[in-house]
Amino acid sequence: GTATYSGNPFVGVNMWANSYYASEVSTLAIPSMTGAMATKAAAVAKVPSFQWLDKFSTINTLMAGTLKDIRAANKAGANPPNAGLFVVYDLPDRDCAAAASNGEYSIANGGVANYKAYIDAIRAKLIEYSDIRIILVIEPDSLANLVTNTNVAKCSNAAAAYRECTKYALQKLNLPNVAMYLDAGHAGWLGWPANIQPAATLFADVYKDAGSPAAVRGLATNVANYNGWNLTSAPSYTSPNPVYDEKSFVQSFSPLLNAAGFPAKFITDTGRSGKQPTGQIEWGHWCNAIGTGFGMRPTANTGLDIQDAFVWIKPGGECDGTSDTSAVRYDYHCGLADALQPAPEAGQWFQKYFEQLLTNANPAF
Ligand SMILES: O=[N+]([O-])c1ccc(O[C@@H]2O[C@H](CO)[C@@H](O[C@@H]3O[C@H](CO)[C@@H](O[C@@H]4O[C@H](CO)[C@@H](O)[C@H](O)[C@H]4O)[C@H](O)[C@H]3O)[C@H](O)[C@H]2O)cc1
Ligand SMILES: [Mg+2]
Repeated sequence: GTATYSGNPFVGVNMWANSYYASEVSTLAIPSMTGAMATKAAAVAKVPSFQWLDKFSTINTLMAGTLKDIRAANKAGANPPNAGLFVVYDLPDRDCAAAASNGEYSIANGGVANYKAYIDAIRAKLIEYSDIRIILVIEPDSLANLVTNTNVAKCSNAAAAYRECTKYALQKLNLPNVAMYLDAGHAGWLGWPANIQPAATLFADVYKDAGSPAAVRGLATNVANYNGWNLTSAPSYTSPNPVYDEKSFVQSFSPLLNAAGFPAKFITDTGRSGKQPTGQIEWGHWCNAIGTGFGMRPTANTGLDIQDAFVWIKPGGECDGTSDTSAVRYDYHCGLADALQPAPEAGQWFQKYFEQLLTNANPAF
């Protein structure tokens, strides 16, 4: 059927705009908006974005619902057929260098076994819907933290579990209708000269250790971050990194990965990269950054052979983390001067942020 593919998995399909994000916009955003902004908001809901499987329970609700919708649309004659977009995001001791996005599983409390059950449940859905092409981003902020943050106890303690769980995911989700992209941070994280070779080595090791699975297409960059794709000048906060945008990141990264035995292609999150430079004071300020906007719309027409697509992975308007200093998951980055406040918990709807992205959208809505 349409679901099997060779080469770029984004060619020959339409990326699906899921109903969960559309309902956030229609029920949480638009009721408090008027006029042109309300009209523009409705248009945002039609832009395809990835759906985050951030808890086991989302597999039988969000994922199942979206795949049912896609099957119906495809059976009704959608041409090109629609493809599903999901983020696998439930590692035990998740987000080990931060606090805002900590998840439901902990290594100390059987988290590795729980994670394998989570992956098994996703595998079952991918097989049940083998008629649908499905693109997966694997575990944002996981391997990237193993490159730069093994000095953080929670990350060094989680390293073996992250690798075991990632290997399990790459092997179990290796199916003919599936394409996987491992999360690889961004230009301001792994793109630094000190980080990019260790990163290439780690990603290639993980890829080969899993048996170089056919469905592992490459890496996803800039997930939940704000970097431009191909900037004409370096934002001040990127200095002195010569790799100051995502195009230079992937072009620097690619030969290192190829040399290490991982012929990776790339997708890049452009969901919050439309306004450059951003309002960030420091490049590492990742939480609810001010001065950002919706960016380039999702497409497989990237103009670069190693770049499969521009995509919206972090759904714009969903919060990066709470600014409530008394909250269990409070991370100080969400309280900085360049973090929009007050902010709700990670994943919750953040209306003022959604309006910021809409106001600063480039291309404009
Ligand atoms: O002057 N120099 O020559 C020089 C050289 C090297 C320097 O060191 C580099 O500095 C970089 C910052 O510039 C650091 O990058 C930051 O690392 C953080 C994790 O530690 C990331 O945070 C994650 O962000 C995710 C969303 O992206 C969140 O979802 C997640 O919760 C959150 O944890 C930031 O994005 C990322 O920008 C590098 O590690 C560090 O090695 C610095 C200077
Ligand atoms: Mg996060």
